[in-house]
Amino acid sequence: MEAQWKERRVLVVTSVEAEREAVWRGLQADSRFEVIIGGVGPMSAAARTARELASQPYDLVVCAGICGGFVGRADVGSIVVASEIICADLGAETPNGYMSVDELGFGSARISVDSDLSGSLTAAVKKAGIPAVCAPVLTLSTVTGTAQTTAELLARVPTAAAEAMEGFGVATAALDFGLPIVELRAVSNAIGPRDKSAWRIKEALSALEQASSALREVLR
Ligand SMILES: O=C(O)c1cccc(C(=O)CC[C@H]2O[C@@H](n3cnc4c(=O)[nH]cnc43)[C@H](O)[C@@H]2O)c1
Repeated sequence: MEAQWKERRVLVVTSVEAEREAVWRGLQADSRFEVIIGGVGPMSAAARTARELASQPYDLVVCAGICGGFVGRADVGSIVVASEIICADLGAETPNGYMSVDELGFGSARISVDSDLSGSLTAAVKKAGIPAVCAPVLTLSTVTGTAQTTAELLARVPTAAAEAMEGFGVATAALDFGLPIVELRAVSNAIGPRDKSAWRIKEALSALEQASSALREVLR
Protein backbone atom coordinates (compact mmCIF):
# COMPACT_ATOMS: atom_id res chain seq x y z
CA MET A 1 0.00 0.00 0.00
CA GLU A 2 2.86 2.38 0.90
CA ALA A 3 4.62 2.43 -2.49
CA GLN A 4 1.32 2.21 -4.32
CA TRP A 5 -0.06 5.51 -2.98
CA LYS A 6 3.09 7.57 -2.55
CA GLU A 7 2.71 9.40 -5.86
CA ARG A 8 -1.02 9.05 -6.37
CA ARG A 9 -3.67 11.76 -6.39
CA VAL A 10 -6.88 11.56 -4.42
CA LEU A 11 -9.99 13.71 -4.95
CA VAL A 12 -12.15 14.15 -1.85
CA VAL A 13 -15.64 15.55 -2.46
CA THR A 14 -17.51 17.13 0.46
CA SER A 15 -20.85 18.97 0.38
CA VAL A 16 -20.24 22.13 2.38
CA GLU A 17 -17.34 24.25 3.66
CA ALA A 18 -17.48 22.93 7.26
CA GLU A 19 -16.98 19.38 5.97
CA ARG A 20 -14.17 20.48 3.62
CA GLU A 21 -12.36 22.15 6.54
CA ALA A 22 -12.74 19.10 8.82
CA VAL A 23 -11.41 16.75 6.12
CA TRP A 24 -8.50 19.06 5.29
CA ARG A 25 -7.51 19.31 8.97
CA GLY A 26 -7.54 15.52 9.22
CA LEU A 27 -5.47 15.17 6.06
CA GLN A 28 -2.98 17.71 7.46
CA ALA A 29 -2.90 19.52 4.12
CA ASP A 30 -1.24 16.50 2.47
CA SER A 31 -0.49 17.60 -1.11
CA ARG A 32 -1.60 14.27 -2.60
CA PHE A 33 -5.19 15.23 -1.77
CA GLU A 34 -7.52 17.76 -3.37
CA VAL A 35 -10.64 18.51 -1.29
CA ILE A 36 -13.55 20.20 -3.06
CA ILE A 37 -17.07 21.30 -2.20
CA GLY A 38 -19.58 19.47 -4.39
CA GLY A 39 -22.74 21.03 -3.00
CA VAL A 40 -25.75 19.35 -1.38
CA GLY A 41 -27.53 16.57 -3.27
CA PRO A 42 -26.50 13.99 -5.87
CA MET A 43 -26.89 16.16 -8.96
CA SER A 44 -24.61 18.99 -7.86
CA ALA A 45 -22.13 16.47 -6.44
CA ALA A 46 -22.02 14.51 -9.73
CA ALA A 47 -21.58 17.61 -11.88
CA ARG A 48 -18.82 19.15 -9.75
CA THR A 49 -16.98 15.84 -9.34
CA ALA A 50 -17.03 15.26 -13.10
CA ARG A 51 -15.79 18.79 -13.75
CA GLU A 52 -12.85 18.29 -11.35
CA LEU A 53 -11.99 14.84 -12.73
CA ALA A 54 -11.90 16.30 -16.24
CA SER A 55 -9.50 19.05 -15.14
CA GLN A 56 -6.59 16.89 -13.89
CA PRO A 57 -5.63 13.23 -13.37
CA TYR A 58 -6.73 11.37 -10.22
CA ASP A 59 -6.33 7.80 -9.00
CA LEU A 60 -9.09 7.62 -6.36
CA VAL A 61 -12.30 9.48 -5.48
CA VAL A 62 -13.59 9.78 -1.90
CA CYS A 63 -17.02 11.14 -1.00
CA ALA A 64 -16.84 12.45 2.58
CA GLY A 65 -19.20 14.24 4.94
CA ILE A 66 -21.80 13.93 7.65
CA CYS A 67 -24.83 11.64 7.47
CA GLY A 68 -27.86 10.18 9.19
CA GLY A 69 -27.40 6.82 10.92
CA PHE A 70 -30.00 4.05 11.26
CA VAL A 71 -30.72 3.54 14.96
CA GLY A 72 -28.88 0.58 16.46
CA ARG A 73 -26.48 0.41 13.52
CA ALA A 74 -24.56 3.69 13.47
CA ASP A 75 -24.70 6.01 16.47
CA VAL A 76 -24.16 9.77 16.44
CA GLY A 77 -20.40 10.47 16.42
CA SER A 78 -19.53 7.15 14.81
CA ILE A 79 -18.19 6.51 11.29
CA VAL A 80 -19.76 4.60 8.43
CA VAL A 81 -17.59 3.52 5.51
CA ALA A 82 -19.73 2.44 2.57
CA SER A 83 -19.52 -1.22 1.53
CA GLU A 84 -21.82 -0.26 -1.37
CA ILE A 85 -23.33 3.05 -2.50
CA ILE A 86 -27.05 2.75 -3.19
CA CYS A 87 -29.42 5.35 -4.61
CA ALA A 88 -32.46 4.36 -2.57
CA ASP A 89 -35.05 6.45 -4.42
CA LEU A 90 -34.03 5.85 -8.04
CA GLY A 91 -36.94 3.81 -9.33
CA ALA A 92 -40.72 3.77 -9.56
CA GLU A 93 -43.66 3.52 -7.19
CA THR A 94 -46.07 0.77 -8.20
CA PRO A 95 -49.31 -0.53 -6.64
CA ASN A 96 -47.13 -3.38 -5.32
CA GLY A 97 -44.52 -1.11 -3.82
CA TYR A 98 -41.19 0.42 -4.84
CA MET A 99 -39.23 -0.94 -7.81
CA SER A 100 -35.58 0.06 -8.21
CA VAL A 101 -34.11 0.91 -11.63
CA ASP A 102 -32.39 -2.49 -11.46
CA GLU A 103 -35.79 -4.23 -11.34
CA LEU A 104 -37.15 -1.88 -14.00
CA GLY A 105 -34.27 -2.76 -16.31
CA PHE A 106 -32.88 0.77 -16.64
CA GLY A 107 -29.37 0.36 -15.24
CA SER A 108 -28.41 0.11 -11.60
CA ALA A 109 -28.95 2.08 -8.41
CA ARG A 110 -25.94 0.37 -6.83
CA ILE A 111 -22.27 1.23 -7.26
CA SER A 112 -19.46 -0.94 -5.89
CA VAL A 113 -16.72 0.61 -3.81
CA ASP A 114 -13.01 -0.23 -3.53
CA SER A 115 -13.64 -2.97 -0.97
CA ASP A 116 -9.99 -3.47 0.09
CA LEU A 117 -9.58 0.21 0.82
CA SER A 118 -12.96 0.48 2.55
CA GLY A 119 -12.06 -2.47 4.80
CA SER A 120 -8.63 -1.03 5.63
CA LEU A 121 -10.13 2.39 6.32
CA THR A 122 -12.79 0.97 8.65
CA ALA A 123 -10.09 -0.92 10.58
CA ALA A 124 -7.89 2.20 10.80
CA VAL A 125 -10.77 4.34 12.10
CA LYS A 126 -11.57 1.73 14.76
CA LYS A 127 -7.89 1.56 15.70
CA ALA A 128 -8.01 5.34 16.25
CA GLY A 129 -10.74 4.71 18.86
CA ILE A 130 -13.79 5.78 16.86
CA PRO A 131 -16.69 3.33 16.45
CA ALA A 132 -16.98 2.41 12.77
CA VAL A 133 -18.90 0.04 10.52
CA CYS A 134 -18.54 -0.89 6.88
CA ALA A 135 -22.07 -1.22 5.47
CA PRO A 136 -24.26 0.07 2.61
CA VAL A 137 -24.78 3.85 2.58
CA LEU A 138 -27.95 5.14 0.93
CA THR A 139 -28.09 8.25 -1.24
CA LEU A 140 -31.36 10.20 -1.18
CA SER A 141 -32.42 13.56 -2.58
CA THR A 142 -34.65 14.13 0.45
CA VAL A 143 -33.56 13.80 4.10
CA THR A 144 -35.74 11.15 5.75
CA GLY A 145 -38.11 12.67 8.33
CA THR A 146 -40.65 10.01 9.34
CA ALA A 147 -40.67 6.56 10.93
CA GLN A 148 -42.60 5.26 7.93
CA THR A 149 -39.95 6.29 5.37
CA THR A 150 -37.22 4.93 7.68
CA ALA A 151 -38.97 1.54 7.72
CA GLU A 152 -39.48 1.61 3.94
CA LEU A 153 -35.78 2.30 3.34
CA LEU A 154 -34.74 -0.57 5.61
CA ALA A 155 -37.17 -2.84 3.76
CA ARG A 156 -35.47 -1.83 0.48
CA VAL A 157 -31.92 -2.23 1.83
CA PRO A 158 -32.01 -4.31 5.04
CA THR A 159 -28.27 -3.98 5.78
CA ALA A 160 -28.01 -0.20 5.29
CA ALA A 161 -26.31 1.71 8.13
CA ALA A 162 -26.57 5.32 6.94
CA GLU A 163 -28.10 7.79 4.51
CA ALA A 164 -26.70 10.96 2.95
CA MET A 165 -27.34 12.98 -0.19
CA GLU A 166 -24.27 12.83 -2.44
CA GLY A 167 -22.56 9.41 -2.56
CA PHE A 168 -24.30 8.08 -5.65
CA GLY A 169 -23.65 11.31 -7.56
CA VAL A 170 -19.94 11.36 -6.73
CA ALA A 171 -19.68 7.63 -7.44
CA THR A 172 -21.44 7.98 -10.81
CA ALA A 173 -18.82 10.52 -11.90
CA ALA A 174 -15.96 8.33 -10.60
CA LEU A 175 -17.38 5.32 -12.41
CA ASP A 176 -17.63 7.33 -15.63
CA PHE A 177 -13.91 8.16 -15.34
CA GLY A 178 -13.02 4.55 -14.49
CA LEU A 179 -11.84 5.45 -10.98
CA PRO A 180 -12.29 3.61 -7.67
CA ILE A 181 -14.65 5.19 -5.13
CA VAL A 182 -14.89 5.18 -1.33
CA GLU A 183 -17.57 6.88 0.79
CA LEU A 184 -16.66 8.04 4.29
CA ARG A 185 -19.44 9.36 6.55
CA ALA A 186 -19.65 10.67 10.12
CA VAL A 187 -23.05 10.33 11.79
CA SER A 188 -24.60 13.66 12.87
CA ASN A 189 -28.17 12.48 13.53
CA ALA A 190 -30.43 9.47 13.84
CA ILE A 191 -32.60 8.71 10.80
CA GLY A 192 -36.26 8.99 11.73
CA PRO A 193 -38.90 11.56 12.73
CA ARG A 194 -37.53 15.00 11.97
CA ASP A 195 -35.83 16.66 14.98
CA LYS A 196 -33.19 19.12 13.78
CA SER A 197 -32.40 20.10 17.40
CA ALA A 198 -30.99 16.59 17.93
CA TRP A 199 -28.42 16.90 15.11
CA ARG A 200 -24.87 16.87 16.52
CA ILE A 201 -22.97 18.42 13.64
CA LYS A 202 -19.94 19.53 15.70
CA GLU A 203 -19.44 16.01 17.07
CA ALA A 204 -19.79 14.52 13.58
CA LEU A 205 -17.27 16.98 12.10
CA SER A 206 -14.79 16.03 14.80
CA ALA A 207 -15.22 12.32 13.95
CA LEU A 208 -14.89 13.19 10.24
CA GLU A 209 -11.59 14.95 10.95
CA GLN A 210 -10.21 11.93 12.81
CA ALA A 211 -11.42 9.53 10.12
CA SER A 212 -9.75 11.69 7.45
CA SER A 213 -6.52 11.35 9.41
CA ALA A 214 -7.00 7.57 9.30
CA LEU A 215 -7.59 7.81 5.53
CA ARG A 216 -4.26 9.58 5.12
CA GLU A 217 -2.49 6.87 7.15
CA VAL A 218 -4.11 4.08 5.11
CA LEU A 219 -2.96 5.72 1.86
CA ARG A 220 0.64 6.30 2.97
O1 LIG B 1 -32.94 20.59 7.89
C1 LIG B 1 -33.28 20.42 6.73
O2 LIG B 1 -34.42 20.57 6.32
C2 LIG B 1 -32.27 19.98 5.76
C3 LIG B 1 -32.64 19.76 4.44
C4 LIG B 1 -31.67 19.40 3.53
C5 LIG B 1 -30.37 19.20 3.92
C6 LIG B 1 -30.06 19.40 5.24
C7 LIG B 1 -28.71 19.17 5.71
O3 LIG B 1 -28.22 19.78 6.61
C8 LIG B 1 -27.95 18.14 5.00
C9 LIG B 1 -26.58 18.60 4.71
C10 LIG B 1 -25.64 17.46 4.46
O4 LIG B 1 -25.60 16.49 5.47
C11 LIG B 1 -25.80 15.18 5.02
N1 LIG B 1 -26.78 14.58 5.93
C12 LIG B 1 -26.68 14.64 7.26
N2 LIG B 1 -27.66 13.96 7.86
C13 LIG B 1 -28.42 13.46 6.88
C14 LIG B 1 -29.59 12.64 6.90
O5 LIG B 1 -30.13 12.25 7.94
N3 LIG B 1 -30.12 12.32 5.70
C15 LIG B 1 -29.56 12.71 4.55
N4 LIG B 1 -28.44 13.48 4.49
C16 LIG B 1 -27.87 13.84 5.64
C17 LIG B 1 -26.20 15.29 3.55
O6 LIG B 1 -25.36 14.47 2.79
C18 LIG B 1 -25.99 16.76 3.18
O7 LIG B 1 -24.88 16.97 2.40
C19 LIG B 1 -30.99 19.80 6.16
